[in-house]
Amino acid sequence: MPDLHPTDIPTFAATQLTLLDAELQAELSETNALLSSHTPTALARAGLAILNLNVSSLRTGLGGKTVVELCLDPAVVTKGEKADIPEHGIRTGDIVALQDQPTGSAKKTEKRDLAKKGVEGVVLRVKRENVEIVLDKEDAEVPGGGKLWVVKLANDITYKRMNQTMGRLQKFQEQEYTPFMRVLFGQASPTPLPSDLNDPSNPLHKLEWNDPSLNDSQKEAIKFALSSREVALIHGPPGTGKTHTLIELILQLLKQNLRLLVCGPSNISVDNIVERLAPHKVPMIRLGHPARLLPSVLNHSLDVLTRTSDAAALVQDIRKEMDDKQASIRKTRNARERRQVYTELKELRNEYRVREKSCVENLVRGSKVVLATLHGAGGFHLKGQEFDVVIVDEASQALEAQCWVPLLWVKASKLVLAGDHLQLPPTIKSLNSKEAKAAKKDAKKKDKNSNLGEQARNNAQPSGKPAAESQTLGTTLFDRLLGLHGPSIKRMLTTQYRMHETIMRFPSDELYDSKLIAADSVKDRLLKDLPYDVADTEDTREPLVFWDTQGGDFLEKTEDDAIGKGSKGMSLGDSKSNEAEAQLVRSHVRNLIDAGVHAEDIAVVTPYNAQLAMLSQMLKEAYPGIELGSVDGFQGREKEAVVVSLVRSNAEHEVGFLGEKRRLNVAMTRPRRHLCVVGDSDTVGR
Ligand SMILES: Nc1ncnc2c1ncn2[C@@H]1O[C@H](COP(=O)(O)OP(=O)(O)OP(=O)(O)O)[C@@H](O)[C@H]1O
Repeated sequence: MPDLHPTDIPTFAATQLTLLDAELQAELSETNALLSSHTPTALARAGLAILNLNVSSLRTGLGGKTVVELCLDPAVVTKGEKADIPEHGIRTGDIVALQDQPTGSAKKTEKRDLAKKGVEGVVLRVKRENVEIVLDKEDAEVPGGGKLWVVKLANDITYKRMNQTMGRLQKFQEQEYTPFMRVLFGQASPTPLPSDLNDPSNPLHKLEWNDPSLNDSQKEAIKFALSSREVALIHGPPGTGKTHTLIELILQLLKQNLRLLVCGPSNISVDNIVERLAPHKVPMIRLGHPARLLPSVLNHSLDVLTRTSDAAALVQDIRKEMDDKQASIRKTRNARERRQVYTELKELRNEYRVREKSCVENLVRGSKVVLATLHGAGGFHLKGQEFDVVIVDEASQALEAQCWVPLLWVKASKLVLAGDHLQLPPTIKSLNSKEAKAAKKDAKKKDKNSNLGEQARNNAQPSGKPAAESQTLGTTLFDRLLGLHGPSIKRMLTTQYRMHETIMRFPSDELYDSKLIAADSVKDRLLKDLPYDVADTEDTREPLVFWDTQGGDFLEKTEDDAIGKGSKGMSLGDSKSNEAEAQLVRSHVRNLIDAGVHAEDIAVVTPYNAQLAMLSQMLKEAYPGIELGSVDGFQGREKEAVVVSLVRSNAEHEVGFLGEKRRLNVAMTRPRRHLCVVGDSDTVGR
């Protein structure tokens, strides 16, 4: 057990508040710079806005909020053609402003102050022919008359909730600290485990497994999580069945009649668990905007249950009445009459809320398992409710402040985190802000004398130092707890079900203490053994290929990576590309395809956007099925064959953010049967 470095909780919370604020400022200034310096047409071209819209209907959604449906203005649709909205990058959950579209000269001259004009809301649903937006303010008047446009704003909702949470943590009085919180801040050690988990006298020894296929490291991790009193980490390297293990853990905890809150940083991480729990007929409820949930989990969603359960009828009646009123507003030209209808709507909305609340409360209280995103767990539905265990999947993808949302707003006494701190942490924007850049520069200078610079650059290394001192936004709760209490609070899953043994070797040796084992079902799978016709060639019988560009004319090039790349066009600053390397990638891909490997089974990943753009141009047309992506975007995914283009090649041995070994780890652990790395060993080797 390492020496504890107790963290002062108010100091910790205050530091988090400062860091979160810097992050929000970075996000706001990036977005505002874009919005104020581009015309609506340019923003639409970059995927950040949709032009020429009309309101097609208004209705009442969950929480009594107004939902506006928008479609293309008939005036801009060519006769006989479909009224599909042109390609755009606005997605469900985005924060947007809905405004009258500036006309003629106003377009250019008007200094747009977007936040103060029109109405704001959250995108509820995006379809080909329409977009739905839930308005923030219930009495907001929807702009009308002429054409409208929708523009994406900076998303500050998640920050607000993290801020509230850290603000609350800061104000906690010493006597309010629970034993559980004290452990999370290193003010106490976790309660020692009862006895050897595998000892026959331990009741867990006789555990009956629902899933007989669990491997030993998975069983060990479950027993460990069941017997830990305050906190348990389940460390799941790539392909080791982290979620598989959590499902069994949830079933075991339910057998003990415990109530569980299960969270993840993203909707998809939560839905994944709902889908896999569903066959076990677990009484569960999924909180969250229905539009953001997978169709397969909707039957467990609170929204659907408030419509279909018996208690829901009363809510339905009033919802109908509100919808009728909404519709009548649009027909009324007389301002006084409109005001009258708004007043009536307000009363109806209050009544609606009361009924909905009691219906929802009954449903939530009656569920043994509640599932929500970390953010969603901070909603009013769960405030003050008691849970025996909070489980967080993909915990190393979540900011620490995010993890505290469920932990502070519900009453919980035990936490299980599942994740892999050796893959990439959540993206941090303030890393690229002016202030952060200055700090990094400074750190680089000092770097010559010590290795502290490495830490500053990566912004997220678990360091084992007292938390507040080394605190950064990128330090996840998973990292910090490991630093505080050491490896005794975690169990690692060691059998991986994804990679050929040879592909696994390097990451296993470099990052996982050589502990990974390839399952028999995968350890010698090659491309030539794919269940369709693949020729036996020197590439398809080889699991690992390295194309070394050292010493050749393969130098990298720096490119401007600014606005203009559709939905992802927000990235500013430089990017790198390497044309000769891209040609090698193309030739390798061609060899695989010529041998019979399906394009759909191949992915090409690279850390640089400029390289991605170049590779798309070279490959997309010839092989439409091939998947191209950034390393960061490919985390959590897998493919039969993966080609990694490292890009960096220079005399100075600069590797930029390739130096982040977690990024390299993610890139190299995506393939099942074949990994090809193209890079300059002289630059990257160091
Ligand atoms: N004990 C097991 N026996 C056989 N297959 C398993 C076992 N555990 C996991 N798997 C398989 O391994 C794969 C990865 O498992 P799962 O999807 O649970 O992992 P994950 O945690 O979601 O992903 P990752 O491990 O990559 O983070 C799945 O195909 C799953 O069926």
